[in-house]
Amino acid sequence: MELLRFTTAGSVDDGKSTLIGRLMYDTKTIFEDQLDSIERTSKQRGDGHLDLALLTDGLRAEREQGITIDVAYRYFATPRRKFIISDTPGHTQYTRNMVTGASTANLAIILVDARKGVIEQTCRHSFISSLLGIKHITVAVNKMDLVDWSQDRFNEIVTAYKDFASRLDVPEITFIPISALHGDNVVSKSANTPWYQGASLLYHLETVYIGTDVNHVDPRFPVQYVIRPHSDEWHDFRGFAGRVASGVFKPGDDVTVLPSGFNAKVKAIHTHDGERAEAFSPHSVTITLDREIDLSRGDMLAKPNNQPEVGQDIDLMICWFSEKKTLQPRGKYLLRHTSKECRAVVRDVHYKVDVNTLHKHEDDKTVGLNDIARVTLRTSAPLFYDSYRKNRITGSVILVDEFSNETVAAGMIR
Ligand SMILES: Nc1nc2c(ncn2[C@@H]2O[C@H](COP(=O)(O)OP(=O)(O)OP(=O)(O)O)[C@@H](O)[C@H]2O)c(=O)[nH]1
Repeated sequence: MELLRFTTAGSVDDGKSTLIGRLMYDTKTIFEDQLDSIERTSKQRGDGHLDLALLTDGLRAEREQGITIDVAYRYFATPRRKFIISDTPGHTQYTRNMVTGASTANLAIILVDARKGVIEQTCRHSFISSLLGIKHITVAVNKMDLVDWSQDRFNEIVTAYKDFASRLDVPEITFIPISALHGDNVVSKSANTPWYQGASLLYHLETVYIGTDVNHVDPRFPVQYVIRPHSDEWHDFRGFAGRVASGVFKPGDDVTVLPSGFNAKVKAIHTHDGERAEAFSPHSVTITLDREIDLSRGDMLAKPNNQPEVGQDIDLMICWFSEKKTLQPRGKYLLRHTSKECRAVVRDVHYKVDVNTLHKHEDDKTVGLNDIARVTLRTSAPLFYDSYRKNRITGSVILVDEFSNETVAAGMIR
């Protein structure tokens, strides 16, 4: 069954927890005992309704206790698709969490309170979604019950959002008027919005086309491990294990080995349950070649007529993750890129982006926790990379502090 990963974003009290709770409740993902406990708590508090936000209060509880919050993942399924929601807190101080949650998502639900309309947070969350290569944004205009289901109000918000989003790089944006509290247009279409012709939110999540989100065009296979069994039966075997980053590999395909540039043909593709006729992302396989070529961890298989960029001067957008240290101009870091690790030195900080207004700041170049900046790095060895736009795997890097081993930044190659 196809899997859709999505992330949810909204500012405080926009109704994110209620919406996630509603999706899980209406798709019967919650267990009886959870339901009993929510009913009890809602009744004790004298709420006239079931408070579905109680279901997803994990993050809030952690926050109140001052525990480090990362990303909470929740799972549910319908007969059409499986879903993984990455739920991250919405404040600016959690930008890095949102970056983490968004980095693997197909879709982002951006919640807008119908009374408040498009606000600073809406823009920030949308910008991060776009930066992280999310191809589908669903703007859920929530609390429509509090604006009398006004079509005019909905249209105003759509116009304001489109105006702002023209500066982003998101191919598909959908707008849905909902009430998370009452369930309107969440799972089924609502009688309160006869003017709305589109699908319910769940139907949209079940059917949005994500077949082309994965790169099946550019074959890239970063080698993680060279397998050379020391047994008599297998003494001729020399396989290259790894995970297909993108594209398709088949026995008989011509491949180019990077960095050496030698060509060979794929002999076979092995997996733990036998040989297979093709491998594509995210398959983990062992590839054998038809001739002896020296290869090691960090090398890459591509195609003779379709090769990644090779270079040591890398231009990227980074999000800074470290609370303890700021980015050091001329600083040295460990860089991890696919299965490769090398050193990198910061050559240049071009500008910092104000995530709320999208303005570029060229004067203030101190890059600290949650900041997003454009930088150039010089690596100690050539990287085989694509732009993040083209390839989320071969286009992303992580920077690690050499001494503390802390992950200090995530980067998207331009
Ligand atoms: N009238 C109305 N109230 C809603 C709707 N959705 C959520 N609410 C209410 O809005 C308040 C905030 O909802 P939450 O789901 O807790 O909001 P949140 O965005 O998760 O809030 P944080 O976790 O603090 O970021 C609660 O009192 C909800 O009952 C809606 O569609 N209509």
